[in-house]
Amino acid sequence: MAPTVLDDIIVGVRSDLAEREVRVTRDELRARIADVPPALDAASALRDAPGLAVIAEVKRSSPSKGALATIADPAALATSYEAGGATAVSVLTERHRFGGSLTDLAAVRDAVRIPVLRKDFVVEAYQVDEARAWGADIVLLIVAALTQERLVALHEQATALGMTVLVEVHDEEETRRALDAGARVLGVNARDLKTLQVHRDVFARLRPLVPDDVVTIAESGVRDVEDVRAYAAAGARGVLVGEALVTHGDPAATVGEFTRAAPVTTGGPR
Ligand SMILES: O=P(O)(O)OC[C@@H](O)[C@@H](O)c1c[nH]c2ccccc12
Repeated sequence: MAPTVLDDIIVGVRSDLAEREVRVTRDELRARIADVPPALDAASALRDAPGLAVIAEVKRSSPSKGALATIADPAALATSYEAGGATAVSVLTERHRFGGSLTDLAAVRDAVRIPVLRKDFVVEAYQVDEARAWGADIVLLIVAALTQERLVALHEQATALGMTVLVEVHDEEETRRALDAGARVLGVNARDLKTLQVHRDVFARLRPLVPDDVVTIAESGVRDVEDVRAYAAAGARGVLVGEALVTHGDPAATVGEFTRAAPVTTGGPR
């Protein structure tokens, strides 16, 4: 089979990872983990958020759109997100396609008091330790990038480190796998990482498969408050938004508007 976009991304991720593994040993990461403050309880923060939970993302570029925003100061952007009422901040740490880094993660962690998500293509245990060592409270695990055995192992590892895991799915089969792995926070990504196409109706299709005690997050493709309302109406506890926030002049106000977006049941998805 021809490699998908996801496959290509993971090639780059693995080569960067190999370099970091040489520079910082697993033992050094563990020593660092012992020194950082414990992870914040992000699952509860998402569940108990007043209004709709918004995970606001620091995202410079993307494989689908290329450059989105320069973001010279990720800490300042994250501070605006927090001021606007974001429940958590997501920081892309992938370098080749998203222009992110662990330095961005550390800067954001230092700047805000709300939970911080390390958003990357986690395929090895090293990256989970690394997320915690750099102060992440939440780590993303993409079901499509992992075997079931690996998903279960990484989920357990992250949970044992006190982190919340955002388990990302795109379809019914992945949703079943996520729940089998014990997902407590489940993200439905409207963007298929194999083709980069956005299908905003996937969340509504998968939501009925998820028990109500699991926190559901609608990820990607949010353009405006109407999209947020549609996701809320379909039963999302929260939304994960990148592009619409980094390209908007007033990220704090936009986050605030999204948190207050009441679900509408009329009009249907666009
Ligand atoms: O910029 P958007 O369309 O608002 O999307 C944000 C976020 O959902 C997206 O960046 C994302 C969701 N899952 C991912 C996995 C890897 C990289 C990126 C992502």
